[in-house]
Order: sequence, then C-alpha cells, then structure tokens
Amino acid sequence: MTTISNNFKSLRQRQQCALIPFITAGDPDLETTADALRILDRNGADFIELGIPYSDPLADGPVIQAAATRALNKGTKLEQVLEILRDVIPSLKAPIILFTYYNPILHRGIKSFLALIADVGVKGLVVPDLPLEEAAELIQTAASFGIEVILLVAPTSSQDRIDAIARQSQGFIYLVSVTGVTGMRSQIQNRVQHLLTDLRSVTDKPIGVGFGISAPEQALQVKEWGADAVIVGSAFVKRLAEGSPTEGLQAVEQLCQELKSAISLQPVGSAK
Ligand SMILES: O=P(O)(O)OC[C@@H](O)[C@@H](O)c1c[nH]c2ccccc12
Repeated sequence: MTTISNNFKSLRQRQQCALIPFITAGDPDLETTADALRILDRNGADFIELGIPYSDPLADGPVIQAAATRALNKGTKLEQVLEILRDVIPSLKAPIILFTYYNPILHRGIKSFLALIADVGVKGLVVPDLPLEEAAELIQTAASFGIEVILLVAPTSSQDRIDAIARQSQGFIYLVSVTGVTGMRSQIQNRVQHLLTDLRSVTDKPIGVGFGISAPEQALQVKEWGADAVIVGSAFVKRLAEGSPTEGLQAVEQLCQELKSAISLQPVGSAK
C-alpha cells in the first residue's frame, strides 16, 4: 500500500533523499495547480505538499502569504481543491501531503475533515499550528483514515518537545531549519547540521528539512548533512506566479529537475 512511511522505506533502500515541493492550491488558478502537480510528479517529486490557502497564515513569509491571498481572492475553497485532487491523484506516483492550518480542520470537525481528504486519496497532513497536546487525537483519528500526520520540530523546541514529536510524528519528522517564517534564504545555517544530528540521535524516523531551501546546492548540502528529504516551497511558489501560467509551469518543471538531479545519487560507475 502507498503510504508516506512505505515510500520512505523504499527511498532508504535505494539510498535516495526525497524531494518534496510545496505549492499553494489555487494560485494562479486551480487548473494550473492540477497541471503543476502532474509536472512535479513527472519531474522528480517524491511527495508533493499542497497548501490550502488560509487568511491568517502566521508561519508563512511574504511569498506564500501573497500566493494564499491571490488564491483566496479567486474564491478558492477546500471543496474545489479536493475536486481537482480527486481527478489528479490517481495519475500521480507521488503521495499528496495536504498542508493546512488547524482552524479549518476544527471548523469542519476533525473526523469530517479527515474523511473528506482521505476520500480523494490524500496520504499525509501537515498542520503547523497544531498544539502538541492535541496531536495524539488528530494522529489517531487520521490513522483510522489511512492518513499520516507529520509533526514539526523547530530550532527552538525543547528536548522534551523534540522527544515527544519524534515519538508521535508519522511518515517523517519535519525539521524547520530556521526560527521564523517560510521563505528563501541565501544560506542554510550550519546549525541545521547539528539539529539534524541531534534529532537523528533520538529517532530512526525519516527527517525532512524545510524552510529557506531554494537552490540545488542548498538541497545537496542538506542531503549531505543526512536529511531523508528536502522540502522546497517559496522557490516553487514564486516561479509558478511569474509570467503566464504556461511560463510559470515551465519554470516549475526546470527547478524540479535541477533540485532532483542535485540530490540524486550518481549511478555507480558513471563517468565523473
Ligand atoms: O517556503 P520554504 O522556505 O521553502 O519552506 C517550506 C514550505 O514552504 C512548506 O513546507 C510550508 C509552507 N507554509 C508553511 C508553514 C509552516 C511550515 C511549513 C510550511
């Protein structure tokens, strides 16, 4: 069965680091979102994180905030996002991880929300403002729908919190590389290497690193520090929004290929 955990197992066997692009649903429009999902899937994405636009995206920097605002101004609703997913997911290899803030989940009720997203084939859920005290309930209910809930560790998390997250997180652990909001950074701090080592010492679960990664060299760096996955959001969202939808999709395709080849193992015995 396709699950995030199972896909990571097979990536590990092949000693591959996963690429997880993030895009915002409905920016510039839902048709382009569907095209982008197919393009990312065909060009090396191992999982795709799809953001549900939200009016108060407190963990997001300017690029993703602006994308969410544009998507909301277009009237993008969860139901419509799920409709395109119902259509697209059967043709994708990469499992879809839905990204949403906690309020929209509570608003619908945890169970009904999970039933809706499971029904269209979503495999994972990231909720950046989920209180750790409420994680167990969401994780358990999600598991009954075949959905894995990925928890986030921040550079400021206490050791107790890190231990609890490592224990509870499903699929993988999302290591946030910097304190602050999402967005491209010119450099990935060396500290990320230590954060990775510390986290690795308490868990065997796969670790994905996100926040601030936009360039192939940065992705490779994070891979070499031992990450099982690199997550790249703002760089994709920015490219997708530039120019016409066709131009945006071309730029997304190119970035996906560049990132993927940077983190892919050279086949043994290949020239160079
Ligand atoms: O945009 P960046 O810096 O590449 O970061 C990842 C990212 O976009 C995605 O995982 C994400 C988008 N919004 C978030 C809010 C919180 C945690 C993570 C996210």
